[in-house]
Amino acid sequence: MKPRIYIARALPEPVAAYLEANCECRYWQGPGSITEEELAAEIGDAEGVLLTGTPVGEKVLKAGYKLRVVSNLSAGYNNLDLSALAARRIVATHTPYVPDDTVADLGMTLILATARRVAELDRMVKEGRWRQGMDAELYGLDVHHKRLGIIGMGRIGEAVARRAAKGFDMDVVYYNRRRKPEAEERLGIGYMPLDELLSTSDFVLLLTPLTPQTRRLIGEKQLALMKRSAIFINISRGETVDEAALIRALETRRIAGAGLDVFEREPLPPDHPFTRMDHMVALPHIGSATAETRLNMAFAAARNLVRALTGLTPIDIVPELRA
Ligand SMILES: NC(=O)C1=CN([C@@H]2O[C@H](COP(=O)(O)OP(=O)(O)OC[C@H]3O[C@@H](n4cnc5c(N)ncnc54)[C@H](OP(=O)(O)O)[C@@H]3O)[C@@H](O)[C@H]2O)C=CC1
Ligand SMILES: O=CC(=O)O
Repeated sequence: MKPRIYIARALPEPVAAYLEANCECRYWQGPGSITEEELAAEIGDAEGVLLTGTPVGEKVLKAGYKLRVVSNLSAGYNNLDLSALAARRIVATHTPYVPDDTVADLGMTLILATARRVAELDRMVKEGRWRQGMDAELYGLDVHHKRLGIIGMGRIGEAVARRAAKGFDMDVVYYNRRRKPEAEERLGIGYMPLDELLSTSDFVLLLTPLTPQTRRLIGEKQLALMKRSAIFINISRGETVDEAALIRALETRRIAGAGLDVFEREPLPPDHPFTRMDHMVALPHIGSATAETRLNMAFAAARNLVRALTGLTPIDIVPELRA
């Protein structure tokens, strides 16, 4: 008998076909992303679930009384209550490695877009406000040869560092809890304590996972350490930053700009202060959102689910739940 699974998000057709061939599938039919409450109501006797970002904790696990595997279709897995999963010996997987280059490309996109004011000047041209000549007040900032400080030098951090150091001649420094001497050598990057990184970098890029230790890692104090000319980029999770403090830092020009792919509340409400700021670029959490990478991530998540349900070791068990 095929294992019963619940597919809580849209999937590309070949991935759905692969799952249909291996499992008995039920699908989320509602509009938009499934909420925790909706998942708890839907999960029934499913042994496996494939989802992206929906919280999985006591509520869902109590309802999903037959659940054995949770396959999270994303690299980050802060939506999973790891203790609750561990207590029930439920396997949880994610999709690391696959999106690294794509997310790193987006990191560079935000660095370049904020420094060269791409979104703001695009609006100016299209709204017919382009006048002869170019006022100095519209000049951007150079990216090449500037210092990029990366907080969280993991898989994606290394992919950004490679692009920045080797493609843009940037001086790349990083902060992690553990130093990575091999990566320092290979990529030509340097380690720095967090405060020194913040106070000397021209661009600060946040790329840690969201954990209890990284929640609001960047707040008032950290923003106050940054150069007034510095630009802050966040492609990790919205909650790694104290968003109210970031808004104040941008409103008072304590820092020069920001490029954000992630927010405390997603989608960003239409009246949010960020929507009124020309010196920040906002993207709708699209770090890995290319057709190729999303297809590959979906296949990775589906394979993890099928492997775990058929007694094979899934490739990408989240590190905290590995035996
Ligand atoms: N915007 C988007 O669409 C996407 C966002 N992401 C986000 O990017 C995050 C990182 O992904 P990935 O590079 O694959 O993850 P990795 O686990 O490879 O890297 C995370 C890095 O963060 C460091 N880190 C963890 N905790 C801390 C801490 N308390 N202080 C300082 N550094 C810390 C780790 O080093 P150490 O343990 O030594 O501290 C590690 O080097 C994901 O968790 C996800 O949230 C991922 C994909 C797409
Ligand atoms: O935010 C996306 C992810 O893969 O993590």
